[in-house]
Amino acid sequence: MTAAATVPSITLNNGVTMPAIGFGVFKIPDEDMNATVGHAVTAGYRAFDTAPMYGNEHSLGRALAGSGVRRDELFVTTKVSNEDQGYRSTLDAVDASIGRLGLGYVDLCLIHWPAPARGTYLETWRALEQLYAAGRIRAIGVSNFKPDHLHRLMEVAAVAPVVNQIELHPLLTQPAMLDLHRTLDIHTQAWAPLARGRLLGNEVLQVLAERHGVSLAQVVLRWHLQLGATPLPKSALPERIRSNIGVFDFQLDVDEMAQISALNRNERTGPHPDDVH
Ligand SMILES: NC(=O)C1=CN([C@@H]2O[C@H](COP(=O)(O)OP(=O)(O)OC[C@H]3O[C@@H](n4cnc5c(N)ncnc54)[C@H](OP(=O)(O)O)[C@@H]3O)[C@@H](O)[C@H]2O)C=CC1
Ligand SMILES: O=C(O)C(=O)[C@@H](O)[C@H](O)C(=O)CO
Repeated sequence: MTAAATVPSITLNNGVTMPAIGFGVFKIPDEDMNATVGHAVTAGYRAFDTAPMYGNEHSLGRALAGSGVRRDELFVTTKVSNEDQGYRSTLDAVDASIGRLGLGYVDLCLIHWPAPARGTYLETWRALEQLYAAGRIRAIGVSNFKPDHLHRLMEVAAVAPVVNQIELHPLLTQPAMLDLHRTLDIHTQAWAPLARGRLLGNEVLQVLAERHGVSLAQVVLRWHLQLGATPLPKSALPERIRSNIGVFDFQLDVDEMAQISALNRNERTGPHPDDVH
């Protein structure tokens, strides 16, 4: 059996450390969760990304509790759904998430979408700050925030977001967002890092994969790491779960990074943040 990958940690702006790659569980059904988490843990993943919207917080929590990995070695992220935004409703919703996960506390909790038409992300943030101060969440952040949402939040926030989890892959490279995150000391997490399969067969990536003796997906995930972003690949297949984390023993050079970034087409696989209510 292949040895588990050794995954470096990154330090968030509040001093909490987080593995440099995480495992996304969107669309992992409850009945498959134990086996999938088992494969992920064996491969070396310690960070897991879920949300109430995925309907699998309970099965993820149970699978992690039974995984044999100590709680303090795990890093579990969940989110506040759009319909739960608001001060009181966020307190209740996060309480419910912590209960479903059953792991005592959450490592990172994000506002899932800014949902600007609701006008409630600032009061939602105030509730997350309170849960953070109470020690129920080790770090708080946002997801799918555009620059104007981030600036508005930073104007009033007592606690700065540690991450902004955005769609990021070679078809959607978001250089301005990455620059802004660096300026604000907010770490970038990348959802749909593999563009949900749309990159398979890409010739530029295929040439790089062959040159380095790795898979196309590994080239893409390595590109994320070298950009300073934390990718959250999802796979239901043991072989892909294992290989997707094998990205810490090769290096892309400056020209190779540029070739990958040049694939940008500003193409989203998911909705634009302003369109999600
Ligand atoms: N904050 C947010 O708004 C969002 C957050 N997310 C998070 O990001 C995670 C990942 O995003 P997701 O949308 O799943 O997209 P991904 O880019 O991770 O793509 C997943 C798809 O790629 C396939 N795949 C995985 N590994 C490989 C490989 N090595 N070779 C070929 N195909 C592969 C998977 O198929 P198979 O399973 O068959 O291997 C699946 O179809 C989610 O699980 C979730 O945690 C996602 C969307 C929005
Ligand atoms: O997975 C998530 O966290 C999402 O919000 C996405 O599913 C998003 O709603 C989407 O891309 C739907 O196609």
